[in-house]
Amino acid sequence: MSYQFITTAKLPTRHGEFDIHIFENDDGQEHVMLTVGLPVVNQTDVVNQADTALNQQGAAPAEPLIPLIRIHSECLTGDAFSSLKCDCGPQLNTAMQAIQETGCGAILYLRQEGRGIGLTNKIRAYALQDQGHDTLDANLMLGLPADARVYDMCGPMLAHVGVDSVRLITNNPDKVAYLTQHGIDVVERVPLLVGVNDMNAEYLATKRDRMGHLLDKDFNTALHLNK
Ligand SMILES: Nc1nc2c(ncn2[C@@H]2O[C@H](COP(=O)(O)OP(=O)(O)OP(=O)(O)O)[C@@H](O)[C@H]2O)c(=O)[nH]1
Ligand SMILES: [Zn+2]
Repeated sequence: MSYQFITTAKLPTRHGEFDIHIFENDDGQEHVMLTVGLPVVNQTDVVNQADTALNQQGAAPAEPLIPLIRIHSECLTGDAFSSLKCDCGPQLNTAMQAIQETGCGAILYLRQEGRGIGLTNKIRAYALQDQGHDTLDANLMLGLPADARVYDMCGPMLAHVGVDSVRLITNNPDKVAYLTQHGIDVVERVPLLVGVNDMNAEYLATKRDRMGHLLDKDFNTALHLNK
């Protein structure tokens, strides 16, 4: 699959102003990247993005700033409708805020709804969860993979802004492994635990216990975003 940059514009948000970039794959599926302090470069350019961002503010960096990156898969119910069944909405908002505060980073918003099974199937899986099945078994009972996502769009999207080393906001080891195996240096994994509630604690426990997510045994401690 190849990915093509299509267009960009400014996007003011309640967290601050981002540049929004649209990419499209061969099937016309759109992916979105929000950036701060990461000017577009030619892919062959070796400009140090962090230096550029700081120099624009008139400060000389003591050492290169590694961009803070969040790879976030689409969750219509959580991101747009404030669903309490997952942690997606709070994770997205916290990551946007943290990236604004560092002044150098990006959200890669991947259109892989429902861990890649699509919205309709995710809602079918929710119906099975209403009957007591967990998030992993519900996918399997539908004859679908537990996680059908791919991350091959991340390399071209990051290359568009000259990023080849990152501080990655995630609890999901698959994301770290994919980037590392594809030439992106994950210098730090930044854990993110926000938005835990009575309705999603079991979902998070399933991700921790059955899907390898790096969540502390006791959700209440330790793994909050360390900016
Ligand atoms: N199939 C299915 N998908 C879900 C369910 N709950 C949330 N999702 C999807 O799970 C995905 C979560 O994406 P992310 O937050 O980027 O990734 P993650 O694997 O949780 O890893 P983190 O980086 O630690 O947040 C989104 O695509 C959601 O739509 C569920 O019960 N079933
Ligand atoms: Zn969600």
